[in-house]
Amino acid sequence: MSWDALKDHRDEQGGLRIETLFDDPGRAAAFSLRADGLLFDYSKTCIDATARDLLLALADEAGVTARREAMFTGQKINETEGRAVLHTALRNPGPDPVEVDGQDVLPEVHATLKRMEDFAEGLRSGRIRPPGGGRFTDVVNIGIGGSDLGPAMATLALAPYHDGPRLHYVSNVDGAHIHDTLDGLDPATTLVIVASKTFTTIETMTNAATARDWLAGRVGTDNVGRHFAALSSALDKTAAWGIDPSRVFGFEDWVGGRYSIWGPIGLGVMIAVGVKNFRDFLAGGYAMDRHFRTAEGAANMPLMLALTGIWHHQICGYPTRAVLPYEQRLARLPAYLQQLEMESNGKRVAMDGAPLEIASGPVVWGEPGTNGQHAFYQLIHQGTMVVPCEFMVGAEGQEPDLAHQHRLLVANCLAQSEALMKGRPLDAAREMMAATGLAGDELERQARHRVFPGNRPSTTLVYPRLTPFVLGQIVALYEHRVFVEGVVLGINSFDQWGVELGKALARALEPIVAGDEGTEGKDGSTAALVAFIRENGG
Ligand SMILES: O=P(O)(O)OC[C@H]1O[C@H](O)[C@H](O)[C@@H](O)[C@@H]1O
Repeated sequence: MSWDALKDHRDEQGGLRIETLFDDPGRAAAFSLRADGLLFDYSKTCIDATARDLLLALADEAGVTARREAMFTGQKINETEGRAVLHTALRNPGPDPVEVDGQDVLPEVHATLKRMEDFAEGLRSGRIRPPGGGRFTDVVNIGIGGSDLGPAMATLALAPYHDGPRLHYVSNVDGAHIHDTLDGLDPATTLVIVASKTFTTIETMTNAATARDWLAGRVGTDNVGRHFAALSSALDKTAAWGIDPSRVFGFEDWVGGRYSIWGPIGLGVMIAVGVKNFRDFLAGGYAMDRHFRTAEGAANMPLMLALTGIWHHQICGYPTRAVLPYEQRLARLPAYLQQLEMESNGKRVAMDGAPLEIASGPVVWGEPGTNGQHAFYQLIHQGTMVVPCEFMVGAEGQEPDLAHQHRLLVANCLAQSEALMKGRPLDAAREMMAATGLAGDELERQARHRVFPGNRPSTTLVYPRLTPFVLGQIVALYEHRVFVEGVVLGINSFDQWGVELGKALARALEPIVAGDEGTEGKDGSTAALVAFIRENGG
């Protein structure tokens, strides 16, 4: 019912200009909220008091509160795979138990965390040495999707906290990726982490085999094992691959790949930044969990971030949203959020299998500011498509001696949301052109190119400084946002059947590309592409 009411309300808003909402001097305070040092401002959107009430009613109707408790308490809300969804347990310090099938999962989570810490500290201190002596100077994490994007994103984000071995991430099955990564590394001082929840992902297992050959050729087959560790929930497979169980860090099937950074999959981050900083990251996630679980209605940040997204995509019909961190070290955050949001909420049927009656999740994309400003912002300001923008920026930078650059960064971030909202009307563009001496038709023509329609919505998330704690808050904020959106849409955010078909076809195509099998039964396009590739070197 609220869907219809929301759409009706949007229609009634007609040409409402966001700017006019600020006639109310209380607008900014009333349409923003804080949580543990974060500020989320959604006042530069068309969400007014009625829209917000209706959005909150929609969340109520969808049963977000009950579903949230079901998630936190280990019920099997991943209904197509019969699994609990408990990545929150990975950052839960206890002591209250979290049960799956009547068993408290926290003791095992904490024991694994302790083993990770011993291993990470051993590497960092030099206690765990390469078999040939010296220290491990470089760590290569081989994984893809959830076993890559999270730790790669966080390792970059926390660069100022690095004081451990250098971290490298290899994901693509394109041999160029592992080639270029290993090039220049010394096998004698390199540790390889094979990160794969299933330990069957073809890209990861192929790259892991390449790394094993690379190591064996230099350090000898007998020593290779001491250059490997594994992160997986398939302990039988890590053993079969020959990784010593003492170097395997396991997790349960209730941790989804794209939600797995908080546990063993985060080992690379822990090795880079140390145990205390990794614990701070977990604490940030846990702080957001407590906030999400207890804050009511419009005071709940993940809920309001989700409802803002629903307003823009499902109600206003804007097809994409841009995530624009004004923080160079969050350069991988948009890619991380693409998996988190699009793999979770890119679904065409509801939980019961019936086709969705409303649009599923939007396309998510982005780049750090200010780089994006000099590239795709043109379209955001003057294209025919409205792109809601999610800005984020730290009040403080990490380089005290470059504070003037940080001020410029902040000014740019704020200028963009202001420009998107206010735009430049035709009159102002005409004045500008008249001041250059133009007149008549040419003035008019030139002025029209300089009009910014404005009224383009954006939100801004401000955090104090990008510490490990704050990064944990931000990641958990987005996880819960995706969760709320999924509940409101009535879908399962925790499976990903959509990636299976391409994988199966790739397996079948590999011998065809190799020339071991013919293209009979393939469509004409695929057969012609194979033929061209084979003629040209395949
Ligand atoms: O960790 P793995 O089992 O190797 O999976 C790696 C990734 O591949 C899959 O195809 C899924 O789409 C992702 O959700 C997953 O994170």
